[in-house]
Amino acid sequence: MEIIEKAPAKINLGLDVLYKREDGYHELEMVMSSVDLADHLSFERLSEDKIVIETNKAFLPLDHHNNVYQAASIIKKRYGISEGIKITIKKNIPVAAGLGGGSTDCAATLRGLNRLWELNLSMEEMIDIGMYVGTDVPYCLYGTTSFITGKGEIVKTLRPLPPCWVILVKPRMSVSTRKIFQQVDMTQITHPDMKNLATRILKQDYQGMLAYMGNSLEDVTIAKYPIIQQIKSRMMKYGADAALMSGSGPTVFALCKKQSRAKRIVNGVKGFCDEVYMVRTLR
Ligand SMILES: C[C@@](CO)(OP(=O)(O)O)[C@H](O)COP(=O)(O)OP(=O)(O)OC[C@H]1O[C@@H](n2ccc(N)nc2=O)[C@H](O)[C@@H]1O
Ligand SMILES: Nc1ncnc2c1ncn2[C@@H]1O[C@H](COP(=O)(O)OP(=O)(O)O)[C@@H](O)[C@H]1O
Repeated sequence: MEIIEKAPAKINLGLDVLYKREDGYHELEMVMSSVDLADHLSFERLSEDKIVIETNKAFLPLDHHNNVYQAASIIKKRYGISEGIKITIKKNIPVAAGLGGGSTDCAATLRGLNRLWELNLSMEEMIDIGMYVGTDVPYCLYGTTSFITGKGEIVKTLRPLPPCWVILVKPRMSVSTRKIFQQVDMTQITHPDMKNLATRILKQDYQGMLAYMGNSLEDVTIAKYPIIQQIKSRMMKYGADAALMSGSGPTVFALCKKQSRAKRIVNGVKGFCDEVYMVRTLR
């Protein structure tokens, strides 16, 4: 029997870095949502006790450096599973892009193996495992528009975003989340108002939501890669309702209600950047 799981990309409509914690991580307040751009994972039992990862992207690690491998390995050890597993990842989400690709694949693996091996794991147990792999995994396990606090482990679901088009633009470089957090100067960064952003989404107030979108990490990543600012300006010029960097970057997303405008934005940024996606909000 083969099990299939879809792993959607996330965007950060808001990200505020509150302070640096004693464990070295940063205390965050975030609003995240998922979009209709996804990896597809399939799970097949193996009689031999091993974890085999296959993927369409040659540069992805296939060993314990892969988030999917890590999730499978923790589950096998924790629940004493002696049979093996082959996991095939059809990767569609750009990598090291601020779109949570590794975390969503990990979450899909936890869901998939929970079903395949009939483990009956609770959300709490899956979150506990997920936090060993990546701080965005808890959000990805829920996958619905949420207000997230702590390091990323406290997830409160909001309401689906008001429907709109999302244009994702990924410039060529890859960004290391760890390096961006290392460069945060707590005396310099901005603090977007995440509570008001969450309230606007709960009220389905699209204009209000746009006004409160913001990302503390944006200036840090833009200082290294000014092209992010150029992409934002271009998207606004072509009619975006708002444009913001997602996570630690470098992907920039624009929101827009009208399909004709969304197409205009896509045409305006193509040629400037090769990786452009026009998708819908998911839930
Ligand atoms: C910034 C965010 C926002 O959604 O996303 P991305 O840009 O990576 O997509 C996340 O918080 C990233 O989550 P994730 O990609 O799972 O990162 P992790 O592997 O957990 O962390 C990578 C590194 O970032 C730093 N880190 C991460 C989370 C956090 N609350 N404080 C931190 O300081 C730590 O140095 C950690 O070693
Ligand atoms: N299944 C996976 N998909 C994507 N990246 C992965 C995966 N497993 C491990 N990685 C590694 O995780 C790092 C961050 O990638 P990704 O999760 O796509 O970025 P981000 O956290 O910015 O969204 C990359 O260096 C990549 O090699």
